[in-house]
Amino acid sequence: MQCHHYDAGRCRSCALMGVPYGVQLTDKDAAVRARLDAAVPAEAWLPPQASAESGFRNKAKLVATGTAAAPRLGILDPEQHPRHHDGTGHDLRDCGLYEDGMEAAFHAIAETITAAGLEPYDVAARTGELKSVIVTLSPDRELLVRFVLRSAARLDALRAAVPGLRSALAGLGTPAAVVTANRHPEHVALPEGPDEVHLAGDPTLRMELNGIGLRLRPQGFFQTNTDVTRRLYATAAAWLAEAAAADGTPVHSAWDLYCGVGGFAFHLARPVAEGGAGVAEVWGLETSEDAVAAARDTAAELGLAGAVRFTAGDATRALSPGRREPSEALSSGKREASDALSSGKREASDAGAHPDDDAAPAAMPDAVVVNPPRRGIGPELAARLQDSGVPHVLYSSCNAASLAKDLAAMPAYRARRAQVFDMFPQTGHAETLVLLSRA
Ligand SMILES: C[S@@+](CC[C@H](N)C(=O)[O-])C[C@H]1O[C@@H](n2cnc3c(N)ncnc32)[C@H](O)[C@@H]1O
Repeated sequence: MQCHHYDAGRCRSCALMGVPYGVQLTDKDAAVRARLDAAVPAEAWLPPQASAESGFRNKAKLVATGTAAAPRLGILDPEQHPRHHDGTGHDLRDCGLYEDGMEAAFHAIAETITAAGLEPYDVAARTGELKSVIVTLSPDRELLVRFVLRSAARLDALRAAVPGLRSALAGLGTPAAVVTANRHPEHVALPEGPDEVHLAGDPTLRMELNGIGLRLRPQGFFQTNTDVTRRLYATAAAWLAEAAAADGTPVHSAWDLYCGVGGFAFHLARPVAEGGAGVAEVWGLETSEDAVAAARDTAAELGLAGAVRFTAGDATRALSPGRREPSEALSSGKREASDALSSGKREASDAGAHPDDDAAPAAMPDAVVVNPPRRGIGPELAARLQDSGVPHVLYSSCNAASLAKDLAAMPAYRARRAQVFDMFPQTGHAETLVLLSRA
């Protein structure tokens, strides 16, 4: 892939731009294997899962610069520290990483910015209203469009411009399923603020993967490479089923820690939902209440509320030490609160909430999925898994360095399968999935 922004030095986000994709993939795979050399035997590795090298990103975070009349949507000038920023930035609407159709949508959004008189925020002067726009395209080609605003000053003007935006986007074949404004009054480097104002459409964007309609709320996390994510979730479910069959010990219950909107959880539970053999009881734990609420919506929609439950809380505190009860305890309805829930409780009042959603399972599960942020699961959760007696762990990691550290802290497990999923072409980053079973 070639990029004129990269060649001109305007954007350096893609460190591997210009390196042939086959070489990128081979190098990345070798680098991850080398990093995990001590924990993953050579025979456990499968060949890496490739991505399209361009047009793979479903999500754009575009910083607004310029003026309301002529907005630029892209990045701040990389030469300038944001605190000394003079309002200049580069327009990256034509970035080749975005999925087909997103660029046309960005142009329609720019016209809405002009129509609503949204002056881009100037970091140095602390003037202006629009900080960025965040756009996600679903596999059904519907959009979630978020305007990140400094204050509510231009909210009514934006609201008035939204019907025009929606009809323009519908005309382009990428209708806006959800339009919101995020209020971000703080002068800090975080990309968005805590308050989301719904402007039009549904509360969630439907992200259908492998026939499962996951629901994404504006502040929930979703993997940025839809096609590779589809394969990641399907592979995780397949490996666990294969391990259960090979060992002759069915996996009845699983926990999905750092579950987001429940991608792994629903893929594990789906065979049972379809009347086959599989994981009958799944519990997801996640700090984002938006993500948990969206996951509950999906569970209700799939008729799985009760069998697939979600709780808002801190995954590093899941797994009380030293307890291993039979998984039948889950299906017999025996549950008790554990310290997994000591933070981030939410009212079970959402449409999709099940009465037991806030209760942690009493029994240890037969398998745990962990998919943490770059920092990894850390020593506390690694130690708890090490001592837990849980037969299988599926670890999906976007950082081989923290993965290596975490695996070193869990010597009770041996890696049976491992594979690199290239979620992030043109960069040195990769997702790695490892299936671990008790040695
Ligand atoms: C890499 S994402 C994975 C999400 C999900 N598994 C998926 O496939 O989309 C990591 C998730 O962990 C959540 N998270 C971060 N720290 C957490 C913690 N201490 N406990 C629970 N969830 C956490 C984030 O909100 C985010 O949704």
